[in-house]
Amino acid sequence: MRFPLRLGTRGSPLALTQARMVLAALRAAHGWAEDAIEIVTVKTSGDRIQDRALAEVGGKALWTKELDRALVDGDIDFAVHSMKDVETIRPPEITIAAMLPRADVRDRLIGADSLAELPEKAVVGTSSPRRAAQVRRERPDATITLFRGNVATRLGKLAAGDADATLLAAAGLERLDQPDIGAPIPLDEMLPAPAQGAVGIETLTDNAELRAALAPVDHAPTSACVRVERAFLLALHADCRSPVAALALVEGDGLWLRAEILNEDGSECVAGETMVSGDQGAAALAYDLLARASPALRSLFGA
Ligand SMILES: NCc1[nH]cc(CCC(=O)O)c1CC(=O)O
Repeated sequence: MRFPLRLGTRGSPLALTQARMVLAALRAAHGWAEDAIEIVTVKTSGDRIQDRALAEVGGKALWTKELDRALVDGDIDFAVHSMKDVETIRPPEITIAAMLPRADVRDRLIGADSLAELPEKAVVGTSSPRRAAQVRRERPDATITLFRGNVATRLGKLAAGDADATLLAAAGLERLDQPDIGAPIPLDEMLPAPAQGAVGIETLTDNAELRAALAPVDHAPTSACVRVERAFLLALHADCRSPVAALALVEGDGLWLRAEILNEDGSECVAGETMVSGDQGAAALAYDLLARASPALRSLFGA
């Protein structure tokens, strides 16, 4: 192996924190010295575009394509991602080789103690079609305003009065040392995005040595759960415009997968849950939800 190993990441405070977590996990697993790994910050188009919804401007590839290129070009050895932001279909030359143990998967509501306690006709800032639909399912009187940018930017917009409330992943707030901001929303009220709370590490598929170096930091239950959540998304042909939630939990020898699809204003929601042992079970749940959806909701998924 050629040291120092280069760990590629986006430059946002959350991304850098996650990269440092991966660096620490790798060093601990291998007993490597402090200078065995260096963090390389890669600027992504997603970081530059702040004023439009992710869904409008090109989706999750905005956060992966520059890191993908750096991997393929040999400028970095590993890439660290929030798994939630990683496209469902990855290029064959890149492999998700490990995931750290998943954090709190819930969303947190900032600005009110619960969705029920939001003021009448509240304005809620989010750019997530899932969060928007789930908020409006509980609170049809609420209106949604577009909130983008990193965690600090969104909290700044809330403080400036651009909205009554906003939603952020508990995992991100925890990692940014702000675990007490807002209140967690129960899973029954707001099922998270597929892969929320998981940090993944990618490397080149054909580099067996680097893949093997990542194996000891892989948290198998997290990888198994995120894998079936991603299989569910794949079967739906969902992208970041699709209001979709999915969460798998280890249960005995299998995985318990809960998922839902919603229309944009949350007035229709089709939910289901089932034990799955792998990708086929996740796909079967996706087809079951689509079969029970109205034609209008099905058409959101091109079905
Ligand atoms: N889309 C941005 C993004 N990607 C991952 C996280 C949080 C960390 C995680 O889910 O692992 C966030 C911020 C948020 O949704 O609040």
